[in-house]
Formats: sequence, C-alpha cells, structure tokens
Amino acid sequence: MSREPSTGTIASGAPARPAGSRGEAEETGFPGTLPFGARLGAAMDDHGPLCVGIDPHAALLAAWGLTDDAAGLREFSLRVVEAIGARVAAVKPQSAFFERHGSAGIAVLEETLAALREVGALSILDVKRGDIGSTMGGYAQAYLVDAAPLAADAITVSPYLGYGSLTPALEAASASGRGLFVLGLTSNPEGATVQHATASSGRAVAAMIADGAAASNAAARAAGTLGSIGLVVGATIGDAARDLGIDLAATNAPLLAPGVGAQGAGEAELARVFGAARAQVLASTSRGVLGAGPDPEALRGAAGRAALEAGRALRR
Ligand SMILES: O=c1ccn([C@@H]2O[C@H](COP(=O)(O)O)[C@@H](O)[C@H]2O)c(=O)[nH]1
Repeated sequence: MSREPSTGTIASGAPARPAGSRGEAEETGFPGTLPFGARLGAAMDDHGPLCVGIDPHAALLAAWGLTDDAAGLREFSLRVVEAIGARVAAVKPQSAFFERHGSAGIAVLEETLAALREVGALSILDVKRGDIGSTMGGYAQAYLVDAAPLAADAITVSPYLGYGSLTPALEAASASGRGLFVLGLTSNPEGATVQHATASSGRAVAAMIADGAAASNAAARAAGTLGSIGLVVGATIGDAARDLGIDLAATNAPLLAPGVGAQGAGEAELARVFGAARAQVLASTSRGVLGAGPDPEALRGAAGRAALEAGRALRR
C-alpha cells in the first residue's frame, strides 16, 4: 500500500500500536502467539474499547466516490485499514460485503486481512459460521489456522446447531491462539424470538450459550486473563441479559457489542447493558465511523470520538 504512514494518533490521543503484536510463544504454550483474549485485552488497554467494522455497503462506496465493484471495494477497505487500523483495538471486516462481489471480493477480503496483519491490527472477521461439527472443521481450517488465506485473529460463529457443534472451531482457535465470538444476544430485535426462548433445561437459550462460553474460558479465568471465546451481545438489548439470568461478568468472555452508532446505541446504552461486565466489552461500530470517510483525518476523528465515548461508558 502506498498510502499515508500508519504512525501518529487518532483524535482520542491513543497511540498507534506497533506492528507485530503476535509473539512471545514460550510464555503461553501457544505456537507463536499469545492467546487472543490476552492480545485483545492489551489492545483495549492501549487504544480503548472500540472495534471499527469494515462494511462496504453499496451506498458507502458511492458516498466515497468509488465504484460498486472489486476495485472500489479494495480502495475502500485499504483506506480504512490505513487510516485507523493501527489506532483502534480491533477491526471487523463484514464478510457479506466482500462475498457479494464473488471471487474478486474474496480476494479483496484476503488482501484486507493481510493488510490488517501488516499494520499490527487485530482482525475479527464477521462471518457468522455454524454447521454440523464435521463441516465446522472445514470452517476452522478456512479461518483459524496460520496458513489459511482468510485467517483472522477471531471470527464470529453461530451456536444454533448446538454449542457443542462449535468444538472444531474452539479447538482450532485454542491451538493457534485465535478467538471466537459466539452469537449470544444479537443487536437485531428479531433475535429475541430465538435467544430469549426457554430451553428444555428451563434456562433461556442465550443463557445456555453464555454458560458454554464460560466453560470454554474457565482456564483463562483461573489464570487471571480474559478468555478467548467471546460472546456477541448487542449494545441495543436493554435489560435482556439481566432479565434472562445471564451473569456476563462470570463468563470471562470478551463481549463484542455491535449496535453502537447507526443502530442507535451510545454511551448510556453501553453502560446500562453491561454494568459489572463493562471491562470485558469491545464496543463495535461500522457506519458510525465509515460515514465520516473517505478523508483519512475525518475517519480518524470519528474513530477517536467513538473510542472516547466507549471508554467513558465502559472504563469509569
Ligand atoms: O448482533 C449483531 C451481530 C453482528 N452485527 C454486525 O455488526 C455490524 C454493524 O454495523 P453498523 O453499521 O454499526 O450498524 C454489521 O456488520 C452487522 O452485521 C450486528 O450489527 N449485530
């Protein structure tokens, strides 16, 4: 990429993270990397609890003066990486907006993930995979091993074929120091019809998913570090977690919180939804920052403001 250098600060004053944040294998037992939870915790300490999504909607491509094709997609994505990739805790490409351009879009997604690695940014690929265990093994090979062209630091997964169906992904993530974000209480209003339903155990479906994540993160909890198996909990869910008897803090899970910005949540909602679990939260916004582009300074300014707001709500 021959764009601006990735040094300097966003408006919040958060320093750029040096490239190459993976390493220190011996301390962890992981081959070549710290566990994802530890790396995410360090990134949130350095940059504030904000993840910015790369969601190249057709309307955003147009607003940035770009073509709605793979060339426009590439320009958009690499501009975002260059402007803010090294200045926020994590970046979350949304696979759907790459997939809609077919194989050329997937090639751009590979390049975007490589560019994130290059600037030292943690990548969370929002791809929401879930299938029977044997097929889940294929997805694990696609996203969670070092040699995979689409390898990310973490991916989103769907537990609605049963938490146990995620085992191949859980194992691959553990073996390579990567992470998962399991859909728990999603930010869309329709999610409640399934996630709030009561299972045969008497627990709500979302509570059972949170129990699964807590079990996956038990060893990290014992070691005093944030777990690597996160939950997606929307910043828009109001009191749902409490109402369903879910103790989010007890899961020791990083909590990816979409819904900030374009979906209406802000500081007040983050504070209300997460309460005692707020230190685990990575607030996530896409259009709320991307809408400020294409000017890199404007993108940095929007990301800086969003990071400040998330920090005020979650780190007091
Ligand atoms: O519960 C969920 C899970 C994922 N998402 C994804 O996050 C972004 C939100 O984009 P905005 O522009 O900030 O609304 C998008 O990629 C969703 O697929 C979510 O919104 N809610």
